[in-house]
Amino acid sequence: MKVFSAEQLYNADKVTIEKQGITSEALMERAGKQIFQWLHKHLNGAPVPIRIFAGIGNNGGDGLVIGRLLIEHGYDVVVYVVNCSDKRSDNFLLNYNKIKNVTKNWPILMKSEADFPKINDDDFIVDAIFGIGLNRCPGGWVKKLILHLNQSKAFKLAVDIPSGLYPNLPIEDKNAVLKADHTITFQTPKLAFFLPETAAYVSNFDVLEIGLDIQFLQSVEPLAQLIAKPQAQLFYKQRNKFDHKGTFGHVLIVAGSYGKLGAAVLSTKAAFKAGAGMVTTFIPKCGYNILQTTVPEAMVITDKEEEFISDIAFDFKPSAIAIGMGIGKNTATVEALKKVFQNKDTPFVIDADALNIISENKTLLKLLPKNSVLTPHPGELKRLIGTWENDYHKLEKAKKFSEKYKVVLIIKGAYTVIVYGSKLYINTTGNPGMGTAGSGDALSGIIAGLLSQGYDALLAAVFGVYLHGKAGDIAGAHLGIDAVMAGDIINNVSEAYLELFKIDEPEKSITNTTK
Ligand SMILES: NC(=O)C1=CN([C@@H]2O[C@H](COP(=O)(O)OP(=O)(O)OC[C@H]3O[C@@H](n4cnc5c(N)ncnc54)[C@H](O)[C@@H]3O)[C@@H](O)[C@H]2O)[C@@H](O)CC1
Ligand SMILES: Nc1ncnc2c1ncn2[C@@H]1O[C@H](COP(=O)(O)OP(=O)(O)O)[C@@H](O)[C@H]1O
Ligand SMILES: [K+]
Repeated sequence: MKVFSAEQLYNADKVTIEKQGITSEALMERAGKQIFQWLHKHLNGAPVPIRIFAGIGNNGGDGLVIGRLLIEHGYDVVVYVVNCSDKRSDNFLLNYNKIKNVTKNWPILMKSEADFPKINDDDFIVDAIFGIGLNRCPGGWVKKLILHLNQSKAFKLAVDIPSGLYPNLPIEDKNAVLKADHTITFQTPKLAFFLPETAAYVSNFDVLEIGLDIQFLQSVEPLAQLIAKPQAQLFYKQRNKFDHKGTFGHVLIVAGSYGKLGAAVLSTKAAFKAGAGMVTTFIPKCGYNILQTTVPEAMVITDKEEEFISDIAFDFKPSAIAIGMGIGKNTATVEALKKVFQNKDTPFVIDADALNIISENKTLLKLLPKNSVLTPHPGELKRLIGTWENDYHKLEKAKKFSEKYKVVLIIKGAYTVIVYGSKLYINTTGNPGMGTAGSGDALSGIIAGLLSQGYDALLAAVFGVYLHGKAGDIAGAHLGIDAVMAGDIINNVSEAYLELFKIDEPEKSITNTTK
């Protein structure tokens, strides 16, 4: 699934109307009907008081369609028109007239704070005030209305997007955005749904296909590509009968320092679980017994130093190198890093302290082998690319960084974003149980394991992040997300692979949940 901008969706709207020979009113009816069906399926005729807040544009028009259909099916509905302007859209007006045919209780026109209704905790709110046409920050009594709704405990369902949230621009005033309990969005999710500063307003979301022209949508460059099971299935490289460990490559993991050998153990295991043929782990001397005991499958090379890495010497040609997990920032380690980057044609995963060393010694940036995969969490990213004003600014800076140094940048988080030049890929697997020590080390190992098998840098990054998140989801489902440890994520990489080709239960709902 792809993520489009508001402008692209408006264009898709136009093309669809032309190509399908339908009116924009019919498209709105289609959209409103889908939401009605969703609601009807979930409410199942329950006598819950439904309050629909409809703006004066097409999002409000959707609200009116939903209201009409609910009334026709016997639901207890009150529709409020948030009358913030006289410039009502044509389709709003058409549906405003239509709803009057199905009820004597005409929509209540709201013009000021004095018109705010009391909201009870067991009310069901449908937010259709503003959609993707928001063109300025809500102010005055409309902002107060959003606050009023936010203060209530009633369940809030947003139509297309929570009112006050821009689909692909930063929030201007946090108090002027509706905090939805659920969002039902049309055709494709919006970029704001995935970014840390805005995702909380959306909560969970479902995507309803409203039949916008697929050919048109395929012809435009999306803002981002979502990565879920259908994409991951295409990434997978089948093994051949006569393949052998040499085919799957030999990973070099450079990790660990005194007190942080666990990082080396975890990333080594993860590289194997992802499918590396062989793994050699380079560690300071103090870790020798630890590594040989905990991961007997791995070969081990030790540094001449006891407690940190000072000179990364090895006598084979690795098919991938993952470096940085728990290595610390000793000055000797900085020199070792400079030297190892001379292996220009080896694919690299660069993580943790290796990233911090680069941030503190920016001259190392020029030494970065092309197509390296960098895996910063937000703190490491800030040190690497500098601070940002908002999430969109962060993405622009990340794109520039990726373009300038020709690297794949993985911005880890609830929705991990993979940045490759101007392209963004958003992962949809993973859960808060993965916020646990060593989870990042597991990811680096997995990506190195994929690189060593010949996946290119972008594919290894995107597929690795997907598998890591999926393994975390499977671990969370078995153990409860609170109890997940990094080792559990690694142990479930096998299940994540198996799940790739399991046939899902037939889709019972009309919804298309991406997460
Ligand atoms: N292709 C699509 O995506 C479809 C979109 N539809 C609906 O249409 C919506 C977009 O409709 P519109 O373009 O009419 O826009 P909206 O309904 O989102 O709202 C825009 C209206 O509110 C005004 N406005 C914007 N910001 C304001 C503010 N801060 N304070 C006061 N007034 C403000 C605008 O001037 C305009 O009149 C979508 O979100 C969706 O709900 C559906 O009906 C069908 C198909
Ligand atoms: N709430 C969350 N939802 C999904 N994934 C998460 C969440 N929190 C953390 N993760 C994932 O867990 C990993 C944490 O990595 P990192 O912060 O480097 O951990 P560590 O340094 O302890 O190994 C990342 O891949 C991140 O995307
Ligand atoms: K809305």
